[in-house]
Amino acid sequence: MWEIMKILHQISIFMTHLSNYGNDRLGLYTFANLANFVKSSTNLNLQTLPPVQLAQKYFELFPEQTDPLWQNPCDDKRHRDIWSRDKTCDHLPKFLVIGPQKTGTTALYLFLLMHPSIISNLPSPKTFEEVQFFNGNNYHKGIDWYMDFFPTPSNATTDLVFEKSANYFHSEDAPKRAASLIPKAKIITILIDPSDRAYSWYQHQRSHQDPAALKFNFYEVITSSQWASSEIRTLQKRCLTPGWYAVHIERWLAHYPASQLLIIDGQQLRSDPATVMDEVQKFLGVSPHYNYSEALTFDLQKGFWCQLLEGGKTKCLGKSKGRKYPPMDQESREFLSSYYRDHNVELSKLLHRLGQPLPSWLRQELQKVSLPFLRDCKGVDLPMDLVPPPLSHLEKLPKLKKDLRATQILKYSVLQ
Ligand SMILES: Nc1ncnc2c1ncn2[C@@H]1O[C@H](COP(=O)(O)OS(=O)(=O)O)[C@@H](OP(=O)(O)O)[C@H]1O
Repeated sequence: MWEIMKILHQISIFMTHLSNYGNDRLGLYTFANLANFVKSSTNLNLQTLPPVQLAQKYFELFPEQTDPLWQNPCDDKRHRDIWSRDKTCDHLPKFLVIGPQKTGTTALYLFLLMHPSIISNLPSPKTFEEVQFFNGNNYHKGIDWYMDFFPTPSNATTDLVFEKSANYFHSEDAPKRAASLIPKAKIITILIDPSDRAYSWYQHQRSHQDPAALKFNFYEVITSSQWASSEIRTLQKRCLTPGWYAVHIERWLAHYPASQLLIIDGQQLRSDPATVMDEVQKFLGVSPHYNYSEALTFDLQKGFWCQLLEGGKTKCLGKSKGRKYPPMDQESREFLSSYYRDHNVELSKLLHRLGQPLPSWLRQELQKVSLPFLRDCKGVDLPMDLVPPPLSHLEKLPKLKKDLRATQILKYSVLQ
């Protein structure tokens, strides 16, 4: 029951909950008594509307509140105590694999599932193994919707529930939303050369019959101008922007401490997954220690590391992971090296600040920085929002809070 009361041209809105998590009726009781008091002791005219109209009125007055930010109901002991008995705090993930897409996130997902104490979400009918809660409209379905994806762990203290949604990485909203709901969660990201990631995404879209990917070659897509059709520009954006690694990681670091973030070298995950999985286990603090050297085997036919099953059989990822396609053409490779140059420099500084080693692909890219023959991406008439900001400008940015700086970088590239 919601009521609107006008006092001296101001609108006061009293909201009561028909029931809350604990079926606590104190709100209703207080509200009914307050309304009785106002009716009997003043000349004020109390008005009400049916709930949906009242909600519309409310959001007209407070449009900023149409975008909620869910907090963890388990954080406050008073709330936990009144929570109904069929709700549990164990249905929230302890860690997230955030992507970006095409870096090996499904391989990591499969390997994690092999661990006896690691449990993933239940599959989504629409997005399969990914829940995709924090990045898009699913977020508005609320935390009960999200928590229903997680099974109750058999041992809540030692088992680790997780989810991987590879498009959280470059989402503007996901870091803020995730940190509000699961601030103690650990975050895992995987990085490969952003040029290879872009090409893999293009090939992914081709095999999903994206008309732009079928009609235009990779170079045409990544170098399209602002006058290109919207379908080609959408594809171009999905190829290019997730690879602005430093910008996206800074956004996560504005909401999570660096100690909760693990950055995996995707090339190493592909070539030496057992070593990476040891690092992941250490980071997660999971027990028992699982021996991935014995549990994984290189499958010659697939050309990738796979799970070793009993009897020597292997369980590999399906055809959509590790696709066969021709290597990237030299022209595109050079364009992308130039395009990502400043972002890669920023990434190397970021990794240095975090005390993390540089992956080999990044070292190679940094060596190219001064090469005169690199095709200069700035000569290409890219759409405004895809022009990478020059490094000199990043240096001049005021020392803002980390998240603001990241936003500033994005804004700059939009304005340029
Ligand atoms: N073990 C193993 N098996 C299969 N594939 C592997 C493996 N390790 C890494 N990779 C690389 O993972 C790439 C797909 O990445 P994602 O799983 O993140 O893609 S997706 O965003 O979920 O669609 C996929 O990209 P493509 O080669 O372009 O298909 C692989 O190169």
